Amino acid sequence: MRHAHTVEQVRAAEAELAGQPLMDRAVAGLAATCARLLRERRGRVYGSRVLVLAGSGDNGGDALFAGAALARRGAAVSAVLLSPEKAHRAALAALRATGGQVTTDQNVGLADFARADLILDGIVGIGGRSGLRPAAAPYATAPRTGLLVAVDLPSGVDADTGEVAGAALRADLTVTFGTHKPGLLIDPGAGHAGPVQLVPIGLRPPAAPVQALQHADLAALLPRPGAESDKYRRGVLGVRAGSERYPGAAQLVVAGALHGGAGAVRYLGRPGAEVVRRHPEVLLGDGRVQAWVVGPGSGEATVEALDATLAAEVPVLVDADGLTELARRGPGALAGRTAPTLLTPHTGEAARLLGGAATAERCAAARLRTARELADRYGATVLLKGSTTVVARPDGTARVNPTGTSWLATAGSGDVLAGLAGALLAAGLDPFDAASAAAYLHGLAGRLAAAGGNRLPFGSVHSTVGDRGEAPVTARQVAAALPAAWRNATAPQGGSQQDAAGLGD
Ligand SMILES: NC(=O)C1=CN([C@@H]2O[C@H](COP(=O)(O)OP(=O)(O)OC[C@H]3O[C@@H](n4cnc5c(N)ncnc54)[C@H](O)[C@@H]3O)[C@@H](O)[C@H]2O)[C@@H](O)CC1
Ligand SMILES: Nc1ncnc2c1ncn2[C@@H]1O[C@H](COP(=O)(O)OP(=O)(O)O)[C@@H](O)[C@H]1O
Ligand SMILES: [K+]
Repeated sequence: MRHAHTVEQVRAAEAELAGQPLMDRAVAGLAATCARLLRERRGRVYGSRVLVLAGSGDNGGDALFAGAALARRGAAVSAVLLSPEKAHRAALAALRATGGQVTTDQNVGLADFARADLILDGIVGIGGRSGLRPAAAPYATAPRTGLLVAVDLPSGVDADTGEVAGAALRADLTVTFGTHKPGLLIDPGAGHAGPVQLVPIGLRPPAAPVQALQHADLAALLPRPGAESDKYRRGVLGVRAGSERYPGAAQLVVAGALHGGAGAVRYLGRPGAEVVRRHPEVLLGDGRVQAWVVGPGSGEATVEALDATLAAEVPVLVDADGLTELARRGPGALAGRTAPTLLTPHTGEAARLLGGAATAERCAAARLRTARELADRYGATVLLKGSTTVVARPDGTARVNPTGTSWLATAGSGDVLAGLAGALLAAGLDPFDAASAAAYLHGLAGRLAAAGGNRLPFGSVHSTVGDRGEAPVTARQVAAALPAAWRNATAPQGGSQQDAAGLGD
């Protein structure tokens, strides 16, 4: 499990320990990574051009000390100070002692920025407040040819949420200290961070409010049939999805559920005959179920379907049309529920559920806040879909999904996710585990389907379109890739597969 802690928690954990040794460890890890990058890029550290962007706090101090370490290895290091009167004194002295050049002229800084082999972003770290200040903003868009390494986190990204107010630096790699920060794992911040390397510095923070599953966590969560299992014990999922207008949604939910390990799927909806023609495993008509999925493509049947499922004393996943109807009814509609509810909105549906001034864009810009607010208001677990899928519980604890790919932004892939998460609910996983495991498996399936026979592309936690060797996928292909994703995550060699997927630490 990756653990991400808030600034407040990091500060409290830091206060228990002596300051300078922490900084020394952080700097040593940072300088070692920079040296490795320079060797990979230029063959050697000696003679490489390094630029340090130094703000006024310890984040600038880390960057300046690391610059000094690289200068001692022969790099030509210069630093530009963004708050000259407040720069970290000891670190500045250390850099000067190595012969490093220091400037306060932003024009010189921008010229160095353009030609440096490596840039260290030490403008602000966890002390950053409300976006970049004007002096720093040009570095967010200035042209460069070298690599940019963010120190602790990219300046301009909110450490606790991943929100970006205005401009933020965009890193090729982030070296973070002591623990992950939520903002490194959640878009838009995650997109600015690139791959994240964690340097342990001995912090002992409390339980993390934000986590990200890794392969081993998924393998531990996924249900496996035991010797005594039968289809009922494995879990029967009831599906009220699809309509005459949207028969495809029913097929895709069912496909997700069958590949998601449901013991059986019971379908209640108009296009039953068509569903059985494509999926002969499906049972039709009323009967016992251990969980429900309601809403995908349910069209004109939505009101009745929602009434029937919300009254059930088993977990219910509400998606798509079901969410639009729920938004109309408001949080009170879930007040009488005796079993858990899982809501799976995309940002447009989230905005509808929140009402007021909420828009899809605002929800996308503030994913963690949106998921938490919805979970709190509706008293339900919420899986907010999109570029970073966030799962939040009413108590505010959250999991963010590291496996997604934007190839999943294709019609019907959310239906597959609903079926998959529903199957895991029916198997007895609590909604938080079911939702986060489903998002992980679904994202992995999307990546495997996009990669075809190719190895998963090595790269950032968030695979981006444009990775070599990928092709567009359809929702059906995502469903068909679920067994491969399941095997990939649970195979004994899962660790190396995980590395191949760029999902390691
Ligand atoms: N907390 C810890 O456990 C450790 C922290 N370390 C480093 O220390 C950093 C935190 O240092 P600080 O607390 O000094 O804080 P920062 O260096 O992150 O930023 C605080 C300074 O930046 C200024 N500032 C705030 N918002 C700004 C903005 N939007 N634009 C420009 N300037 C802004 C503030 O006026 C203040 O002077 C971490 O990110 C990390 O790099 C490491 O050395 C290792 C240990
Ligand atoms: N930019 C993106 N990056 C990663 N995943 C995405 C992106 N956009 C959408 N997705 C994923 O694709 C799926 C789309 O679901 P949804 O919006 O419900 O579509 P549909 O209703 O057509 O099935 C979700 O799992 C979502 O997280
Ligand atoms: K930084």
